[in-house]
Amino acid sequence: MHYQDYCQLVAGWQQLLGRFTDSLRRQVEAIVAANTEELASHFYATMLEDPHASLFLSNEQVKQRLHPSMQRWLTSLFAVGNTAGEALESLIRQQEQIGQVHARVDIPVNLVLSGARHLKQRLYEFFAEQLVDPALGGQAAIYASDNIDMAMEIMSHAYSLANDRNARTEEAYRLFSLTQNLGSERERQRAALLDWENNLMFAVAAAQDTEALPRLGASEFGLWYHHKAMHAFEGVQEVRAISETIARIDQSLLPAIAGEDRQQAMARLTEIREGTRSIHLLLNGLLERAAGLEAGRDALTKLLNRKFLPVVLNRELEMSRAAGKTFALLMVDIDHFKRINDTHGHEAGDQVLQQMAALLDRNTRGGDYLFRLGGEEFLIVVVDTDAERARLFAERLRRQVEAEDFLVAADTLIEVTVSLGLALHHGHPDYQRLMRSADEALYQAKHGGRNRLVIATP
Ligand SMILES: Nc1nc2c(ncn2[C@@H]2O[C@H](COP(=O)(O)OP(=O)(O)OP(=O)(O)O)[C@@H](O)[C@H]2O)c(=O)[nH]1
Repeated sequence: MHYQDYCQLVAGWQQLLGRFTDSLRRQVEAIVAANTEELASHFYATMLEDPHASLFLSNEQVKQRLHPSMQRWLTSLFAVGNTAGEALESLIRQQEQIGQVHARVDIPVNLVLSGARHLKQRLYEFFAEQLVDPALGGQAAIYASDNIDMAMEIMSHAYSLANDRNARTEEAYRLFSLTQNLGSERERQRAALLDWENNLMFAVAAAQDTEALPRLGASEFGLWYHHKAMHAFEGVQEVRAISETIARIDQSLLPAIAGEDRQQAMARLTEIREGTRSIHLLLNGLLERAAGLEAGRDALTKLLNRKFLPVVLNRELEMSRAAGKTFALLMVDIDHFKRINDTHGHEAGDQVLQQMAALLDRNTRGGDYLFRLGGEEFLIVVVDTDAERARLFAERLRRQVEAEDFLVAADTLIEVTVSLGLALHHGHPDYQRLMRSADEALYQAKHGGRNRLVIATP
């Protein structure tokens, strides 16, 4: 969602650029191009003086990456060629992405704005020294300032949207779990659905006309669903399916009943019954997931689920910044899990997942975090470690799994192996980078033949 659509933003930016002559913009472009390196260095040096900002920047990886990306950002922002709609649209997307990264890394907005202010100051100095026509200095400064402000505006909006989204999801879940007892809610809503169905049957039997037939959306269940569940589970797949089924029942199936002969009406009623059955199943799944989410745990393995991953990783990043200790991410993925499901059945697969979770739990220390990322993939946050200790731990884990017999039926034991990807935190403040490294290492372990550990290169 964008606060203005791309067309409006592009038009706004074009209008801004249109206030300045091509000749002025070319001169600014040339000055920026000739000084990107120096601008990036100036930005970095000034920000490092701020103790708060240096928390995010005093890291070799950031330093190495920030310079080239800052230079690219400046170049594209002042490229005279970037005036056409398409080019500006991609410039807008670039600013949005930067805003999202800032939100993820949790850089305070005031630091970003302060960086922009320092950049502007340095640019004004360059204009004073290097403009072919020094009389254009004022115009050049306004242009550079407005242009950077436009980028900041888009960035800040993306930033606040990303932050809002996280807060809203958490808030919605909290609200939901505060007002509902999930176990009893399931029974209550199941009864409410049945109630509506009974009322409908009665109304049809009494040959009431279409208008008098009770609508599912307006029933006790419908009200609960629209006012609470939909809000709490916004964006979840089941919610879309339930909403579609309610709409189909109320808008197509019910109106069709009255006009039809008895046989056709029965067919519609059967469809409605199937609809309510599927709503019931979807709801069960949803509430089960909610029960897990509420506690931040995966229902099957009782390990942590993804919900708290950003919170945990950001906290570990902060602790490692403060204490100078490091941590590692270890991704663990069961090999050929589909084959286990296919050969022994889905329930056996579930049992393997549970046994694997227990094995991982036994082999990790109290401070480590264990997540089930989904399917047959697990993540261990190995705290307070170093490259060698993390490698030894991961290798030992691989061997433990290899040595363990997994029970898939009363009399059936099978062998299971895992592939592992290990990435050691090297101080970069964006946890997604570390996740990607571990994921790539895991991918290599799979493609290198499975049942092996690959360590990501820093
Ligand atoms: N029993 C069970 N199976 C699941 C669960 N979640 C995902 N799966 C299944 O896990 C299987 C994963 O298969 P793939 O992603 O192809 O991976 P794989 O067979 O382990 O192969 P590699 O990872 O390449 O070694 C799929 O068949 C999923 O249906 C679950 O909770 N329980």
